[in-house]
Amino acid sequence: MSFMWNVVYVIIALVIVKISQWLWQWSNPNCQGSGKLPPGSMGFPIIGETFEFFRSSGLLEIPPFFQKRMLRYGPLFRTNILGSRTVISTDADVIYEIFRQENQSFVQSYPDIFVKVLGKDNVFFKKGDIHKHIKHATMHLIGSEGLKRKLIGFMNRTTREHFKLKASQGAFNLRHAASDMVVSYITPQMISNLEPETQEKLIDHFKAFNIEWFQSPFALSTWKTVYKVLRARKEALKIINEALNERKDSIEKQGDFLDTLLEEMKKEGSIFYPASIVSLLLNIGFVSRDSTSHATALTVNFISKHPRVLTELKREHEAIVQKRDDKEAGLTWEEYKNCMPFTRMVIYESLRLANLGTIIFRKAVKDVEVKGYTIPAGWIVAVAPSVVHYNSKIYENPLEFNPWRWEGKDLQSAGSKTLMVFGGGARQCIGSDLARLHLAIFLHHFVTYDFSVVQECEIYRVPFPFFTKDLLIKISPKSPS
Ligand code: HEM
Repeated sequence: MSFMWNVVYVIIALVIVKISQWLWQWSNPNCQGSGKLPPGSMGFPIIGETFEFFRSSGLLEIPPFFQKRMLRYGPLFRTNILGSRTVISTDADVIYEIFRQENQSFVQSYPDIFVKVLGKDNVFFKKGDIHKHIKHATMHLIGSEGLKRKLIGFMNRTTREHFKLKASQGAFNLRHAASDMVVSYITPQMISNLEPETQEKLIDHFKAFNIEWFQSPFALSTWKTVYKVLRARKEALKIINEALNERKDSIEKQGDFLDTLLEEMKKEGSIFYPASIVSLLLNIGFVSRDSTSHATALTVNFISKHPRVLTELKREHEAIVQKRDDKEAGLTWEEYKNCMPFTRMVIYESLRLANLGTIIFRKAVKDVEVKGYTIPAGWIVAVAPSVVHYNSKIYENPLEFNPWRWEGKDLQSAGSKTLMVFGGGARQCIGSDLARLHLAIFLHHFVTYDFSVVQECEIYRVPFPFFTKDLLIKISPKSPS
């Protein structure tokens, strides 16, 4: 009997040793070779520090998850989030270098939930030449040439009509209004010959997509949102697939983006195939609406609290209209490029403070030396340009909305080492031109109205911005001054 007990004790002791060993290895992952890992903590076994990563914070603050660790470990630290060993960087130079080394030392690598929601055929998840090619083709539609040649007139008319309608309707949700505008001009540009009811349905599915699914995996509400988004995705895929199948063998040309992509697909050695075309159209619809409507609501939110900014915007846009021979004509590309320096400053400042691309994920494909530390191959690298945008060493009074800080700076590009709202390097946002033009056209029409805020918005970060109360406003034709 005592022998049996001895065996049991030995087994228990072995299990305890094994678990302790595993726990020790969890907390102290080793860095193969002679390298040194960045400082940090790996958190609890299995869940790591995921809980804390998703803890909510105010819109205009560096999330405490980052703040606490930056204080303790500096701008480069290790952690474990979403089941992955991760190094986080909040340092502008390091982030910029990581973007620059796309496809060399780092490749894009988002948590599984992104792949599930966006689909594996998404341009987001393609690499190397295929990625380059898809990006190039997309520029036909939303690169500056496509915008100038085709989209600007349509965007302008759609925005003007939406505003006219809103002026007769009382209070409205600004984010939803901006979202309606975006889907109304982008959807027919992608597929122009849908039956009106089918187009309405597709637009509704695009509208159901929302980055709010990227929240704590431990909350039931996250999974409810994921389910809603996946259902919308499935329905939207069905509609786009049907449109593609109808169009594939047709000789009639519609001149839309679907035509452009089908022509690309027919070229010898093309990297396009039906599923990748459908996925691209779906994702342009999904992503353009969500990101741009958030940016618009936040921009108006900032402006509504800064009357001096509003006055200056009004002055700039009135001057543009005054100079036109035809006062009813829409905004031209030349006006957009040359006549709205202040609007551009407002857009840059709003994007900086809105900080929509809170965190961006990559994976090290080999051991990489960074500032005296080693990021081991296979580890996730999460960069937080959002922290750079609120850095007081780079921006004086960083939490203040001050468009004048951009005076005299080059504001034509999509970013720089200190402003990475659209990411950077080979994976810089495909829609940055579209998003900025959208904001400019929106403001051009918006400031021709008087407006009042009916409900201020309430937003927090988890870590992406999340609206708990939407901005409700009322607009009316401007009273004569
Ligand atoms: C204010 C609005 C927007 C913001 C702040 C924004 C932000 C970003 C950021 C930070 C990235 C880089 C992600 C990474 O490096 O992993 C990105 C990539 C991307 N964005 Fe945007 N975006 C906006 C608007 C748009 C629009 C209008 C579209 C329309 C199609 C779009 C489509 C994409 C796509 C497809 C990528 C992936 C590019 C690639 O992997 O090469 N975005 N965006």
